[in-house]
Order: sequence, then C-alpha cells, then structure tokens
Amino acid sequence: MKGIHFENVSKHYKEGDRTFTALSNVSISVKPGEFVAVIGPSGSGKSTFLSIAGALLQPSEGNVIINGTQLSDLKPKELSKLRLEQIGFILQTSNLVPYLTVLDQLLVVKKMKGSITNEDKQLAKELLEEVGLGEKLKKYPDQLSGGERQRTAIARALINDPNIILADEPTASLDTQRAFEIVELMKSGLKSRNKAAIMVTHDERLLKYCDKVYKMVDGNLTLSEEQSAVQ
Ligand SMILES: Nc1ncnc2c1ncn2[C@@H]1O[C@H](COP(=O)(O)OP(=O)(O)OP(=O)(O)O)[C@@H](O)[C@H]1O
Repeated sequence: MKGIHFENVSKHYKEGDRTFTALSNVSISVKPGEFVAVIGPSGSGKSTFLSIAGALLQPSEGNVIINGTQLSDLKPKELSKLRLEQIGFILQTSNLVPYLTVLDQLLVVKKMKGSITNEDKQLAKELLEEVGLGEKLKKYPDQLSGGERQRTAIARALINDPNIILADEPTASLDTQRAFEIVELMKSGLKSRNKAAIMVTHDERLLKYCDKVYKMVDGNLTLSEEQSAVQ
C-alpha cells in the first residue's frame, strides 16, 4: 500500500479526570501523486491529524500506514528513520535555521543521514533552481522574502525524496499572489515526483489546486462536497 493511510484513527487527550477526543475515527487514504487539502475551524483537530500523519504523535486508537509500514510496529529509532526518509514537512513559518545559507538548509537534512556527497550538493542546487532560488544559494533566511523562505522549505522537504509531503498552513504568512505561487510550486513538485501530499489550510482560495478537499469538524474528517476540480 503506497502513500499514507489512516484506519479509524482516534486521539484522546486527558484533561484532569476528563478525556477530550481531538480526532474521532478518522479514515483517509492519500495515494502517490494525490494532493489533498484538509480545512476546518480552529481547534477542530487539524494539527493533531497532521502530527499523527508525520509520526510525531501516536494515535490512541487505529492504524497509520505509510508506504506499507504500520507505524505502531516501529520502535522509536525506526520511527525517526521513517520520518527522516519518508516524510517531508513544510510548516507555516518555514522553520529555517537562521545561521545556515539556503544551500545548507538542504544539505543539513542530508547530513542527518550521513556524510554529504557531491551528488547531494548537485541535487540541492537543482532543487533550489527548480523553485527559483538558483541565485540565492548563499543567502541567509533573514535576507529572503517570506515567499523565498517557503520556496526553500519546499526544496528542503523534497531533498530526501520522501514519499509523503505534509504541509501545515504553508502560505499563512504570504499575500495572495505569493500564496498561489507557493501552492502551484508545491503542486508541480509533488505531481512530477508522484508524492502523496496533505496540506492543512484555512485559505479556501487554495483549494482549487488540490485533487480532494476534506473537512475537519470536531475531530471528524469528511470529504467535502464542494470538492475542487482536478487541475
Ligand atoms: N496536548 C494536548 N492536550 C490537550 N488537548 C489538546 C492537546 N493538543 C490539542 N488539544 C486540543 O485538541 C483540539 C484540537 O486541536 P488541534 O491543535 O489539533 O486543532 P487545529 O484544528 O489544528 O486548530 P488550529 O487551526 O487553531 O491550529 C483542541 O480543542 C485542542 O485544545
């Protein structure tokens, strides 16, 4: 089973002697090449869902399967390895390391897996060129615009050739034009590489770029009826 699959996943948080259900029986499959959006009001469970998809948080019940591997079968070390190799994260504020250049933001991810080869450097440069940052390899995050920082984050998410891309409000800090550019870039990057991608967003203008739109309401995930057309 390629891609990412949730089978009846629930997450309960303990609050004193009460239990709060943040995710309730969520089932979803995102296949390679599919770009899925999850929308929903604040507090509906989107971050909890994305954290579980990214193997950062364990579900209380149910199974998460990434490329055929059931996450509950893995030991902590194996989970970290899977996170590094199979999942690319793009976060709201890009989370770049302030003292690393654009090129090094990508290479540091490679370094986590071992030493950096010339091929790694070549690949990092190619990815940065693809996202329009070929001229900015030596710049630091504070020398970049918000859109350029998100472009760096997209290239970084792709450097290990992960199967799954998870994006949490990737356009939150951008104006409309930049937001569209970033989502178009994400879409072309993941479609050309056949990645399964999930984007959590508040911004309904971005849904036209997605193949399917799911709504999260009070921890329940349903396919939205106003599903966007496949581009
Ligand atoms: N560690 C925690 N302990 C207890 N409750 C939590 C915890 N994390 C989240 N919650 C609760 O679970 C619910 C879902 O939270 P979550 O952060 O997943 O929502 P969200 O849809 O991402 O919201 P937002 O759009 O505001 O980021 C909320 O009611 C939140 O208060």
